[in-house]
Amino acid sequence: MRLNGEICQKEEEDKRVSELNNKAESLHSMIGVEFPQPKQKMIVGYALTSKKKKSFLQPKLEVLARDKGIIFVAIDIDRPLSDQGPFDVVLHKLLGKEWCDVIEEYRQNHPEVTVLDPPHAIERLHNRQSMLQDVEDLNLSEYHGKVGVPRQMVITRDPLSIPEEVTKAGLKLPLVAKPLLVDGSAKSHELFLAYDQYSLSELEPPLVLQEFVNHGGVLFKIYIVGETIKVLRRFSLPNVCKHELEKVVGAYPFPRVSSASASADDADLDPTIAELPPQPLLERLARELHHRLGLQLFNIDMIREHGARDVFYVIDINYFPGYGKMPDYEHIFTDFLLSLMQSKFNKRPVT
Ligand SMILES: Nc1ncnc2c1ncn2[C@@H]1O[C@H](COP(=O)(O)OP(=O)(O)OP(=O)(O)O)[C@@H](O)[C@H]1O
Ligand SMILES: O=P(O)(O)O[C@H]1[C@H](OP(=O)(O)O)[C@@H](OP(=O)(O)O)[C@@H](O)[C@@H](O)[C@@H]1OP(=O)(O)O
Ligand SMILES: [Mg+2]
Ligand SMILES: [Mg+2]
Repeated sequence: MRLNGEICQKEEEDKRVSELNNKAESLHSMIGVEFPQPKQKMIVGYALTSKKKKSFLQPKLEVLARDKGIIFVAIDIDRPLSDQGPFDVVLHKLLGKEWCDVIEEYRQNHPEVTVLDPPHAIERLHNRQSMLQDVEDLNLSEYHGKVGVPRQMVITRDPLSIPEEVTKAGLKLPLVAKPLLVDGSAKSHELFLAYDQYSLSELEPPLVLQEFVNHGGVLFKIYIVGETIKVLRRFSLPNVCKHELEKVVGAYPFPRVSSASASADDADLDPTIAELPPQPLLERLARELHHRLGLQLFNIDMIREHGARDVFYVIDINYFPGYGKMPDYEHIFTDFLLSLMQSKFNKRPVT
């Protein structure tokens, strides 16, 4: 209901805008005076979980967007997408093959609509091995730092073989065990810290086993919105010292400490740990991944190796992350949406 109401409203408003534009043009030609042009409306359809809608579509975003002529409209996933709209932009974060097919078909049939982002590009982030492959290929040594991926291996079956596989691969303990597939479920975020390789046999493949890198308990979340980047500090897991490693056995689940909205930006931290990564490095990393992944909306979790000023590791990349936790996200996001319209306008065929 709401959807239809808003679409009718858009058609009426567009008609009114066009009439006003015509009047302004004829007045202009009669008396030579320039009138400010009424703003065109931009319609952004969104298909998000209710959790995401709540955290992303905050009133401060909707209000600012409306002031800038941007209207958010909920997509009804039970109705054909082509019957809805017309949309200028579609934002989506839903799971499942069915939705992927719907959105892919819509993209093919509606090249005039900007779909954020293409499902095949998002898909790479749903697997903890493929998500980091582009980082492995980067060489950013010219940009004041080194960015790598912790050594890791994938275990797809037979948990009993893990101790031997780990030894064979020469992975150093402790290891972080992460579910291979990231499907948005709580289970896909259930991680374990394993102090010895034998305890890993109790875990359920498919898994990624990743070397734990001491980083002083601070993590950098690099949020990307198109060409814009913003980096925030978050609390993370503390270092594991040699003594602890010798003493402790077992694999222990740990909470989603770095996903909590509590920022480490105001905490009294050791500056050698908390210093933000160099801006040229962040910019280059974000730009490269933006292009290589073919995504506009994602964030990168990066840590600095403890005791090394310029050695960094990317440990996670997330699609359409919690932008609501980013200060000023409403300005960044609305400017981004307007820039999409602008570039579409610039690319239109000249008549
Ligand atoms: N290799 C590692 N070395 C050190 N700490 C790590 C490593 N991998 C993960 N961590 C810690 O565990 C946290 C969760 O790991 P990760 O970000 O991979 O999981 P996630 O479930 O994808 O998290 P998110 O909520 O960001 O999607 C990290 O934010 C960091 O605190
Ligand atoms: O919980 P928030 O909304 O803030 O956002 C989190 C988001 O959950 P949501 O998409 O369901 O909202 C997660 O997505 P899934 O991997 O589970 O799909 C993942 O992207 C986290 O990294 C985000 O936290 P952030 O990295 O920004 O701290
Ligand atoms: Mg993470
Ligand atoms: Mg993640």
